Amino acid sequence: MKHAWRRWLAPPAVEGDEDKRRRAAVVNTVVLGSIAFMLIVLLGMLLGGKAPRSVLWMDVGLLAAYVLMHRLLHRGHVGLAAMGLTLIGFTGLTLINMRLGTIRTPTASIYLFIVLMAGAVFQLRGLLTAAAASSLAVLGLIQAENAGLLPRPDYSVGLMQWVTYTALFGLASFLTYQGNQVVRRALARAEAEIEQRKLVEAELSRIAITDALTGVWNRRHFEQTIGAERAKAQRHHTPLSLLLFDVDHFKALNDQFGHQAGDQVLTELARLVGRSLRDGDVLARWGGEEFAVILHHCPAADALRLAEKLRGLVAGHAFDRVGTVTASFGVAELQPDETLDAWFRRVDLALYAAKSGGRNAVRLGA
Ligand SMILES: Nc1nc2c(ncn2[C@@H]2O[C@H](COP(=O)(O)OP(=O)(O)OP(=O)(O)O)[C@@H](O)[C@H]2O)c(=O)[nH]1
Repeated sequence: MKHAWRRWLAPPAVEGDEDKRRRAAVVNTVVLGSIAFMLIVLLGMLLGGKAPRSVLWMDVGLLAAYVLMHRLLHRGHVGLAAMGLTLIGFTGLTLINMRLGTIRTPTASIYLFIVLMAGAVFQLRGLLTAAAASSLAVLGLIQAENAGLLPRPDYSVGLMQWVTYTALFGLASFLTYQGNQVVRRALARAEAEIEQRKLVEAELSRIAITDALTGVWNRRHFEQTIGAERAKAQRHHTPLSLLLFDVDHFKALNDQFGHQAGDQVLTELARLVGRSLRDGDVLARWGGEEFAVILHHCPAADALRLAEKLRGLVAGHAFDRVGTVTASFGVAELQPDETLDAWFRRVDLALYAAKSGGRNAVRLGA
């Protein structure tokens, strides 16, 4: 029973079409509001309203028409129900006003609710049409009253006026609240979507500059970074060193243990070295089994010491499946006014010297 009521009150389920779903929710609010409104007005009349009996029957007719619109809506005819609601509201209200004989009663102000309702369902065109139609209806009623075409009006006031005004205020507030909620929900959805996209973009950017195998920076990121680091160091006269290292006899290791074991060595090596660096240092995979490190605020003597420490660390580590692995290191501190190419060449030559000197060694670029 509780379930049936909840289904009756809830907007109809609309698959897929987001705009139709939103319109169905608004029309549902309006149809429920109109039914509630008619019930309140009828209750007010029964409690001692002064409206003519024919107005009471018109109200009952309107209530039945709104219930019919509710059925139409819940059968999926959203547009038809919306149009029906507006026309019934407008025609019914005009007939009631004609029967009351004047527009000088709170009933005339219900046109305002029709305008709000049409605006919520049909947007700007609905607002303009309903406003123009209501204005013309009021003008017509004034002319008709002045020409004596309407029945003699009854100007006495009572509880009925209070009920009508209160119902009107309540419904107008609810419609405004619902409109705000729709906008707020749409904004929240848009914000969540933007956040999600930002996360995806950040992740894509991270992937684009990360080496997929080892998780350290890739060559692209390294090349983007080193130019700026060099410029900064030369401007502020701070020492900056570059370190290149390369696994010894990696081809033989691959041949003996397989490519996968080789991959694992590279991953383990990157982790081992990464743990020994300072926060600002940039460790990147230069290519194949060769890695590069930018060492901030690091003169040649410190870079040499660090390279020696790393060499010992690698040589002393038992790599999974393959055991001992060694690496050779080349180091050079950036000279004042030195170009990137010249600096790199010195580090490369130092690494070459370490290799040709027997490997598992560190050499400083001259
Ligand atoms: N497993 C694995 N092997 C790679 C990867 N990239 C490059 N290699 C291999 O690394 C080997 C490098 O061989 P070389 O340049 O001859 O160097 P090396 O055998 O280490 O000899 P030295 O550097 O002179 O000590 C090649 O066989 C490449 O196929 C990788 O991502 N994974």
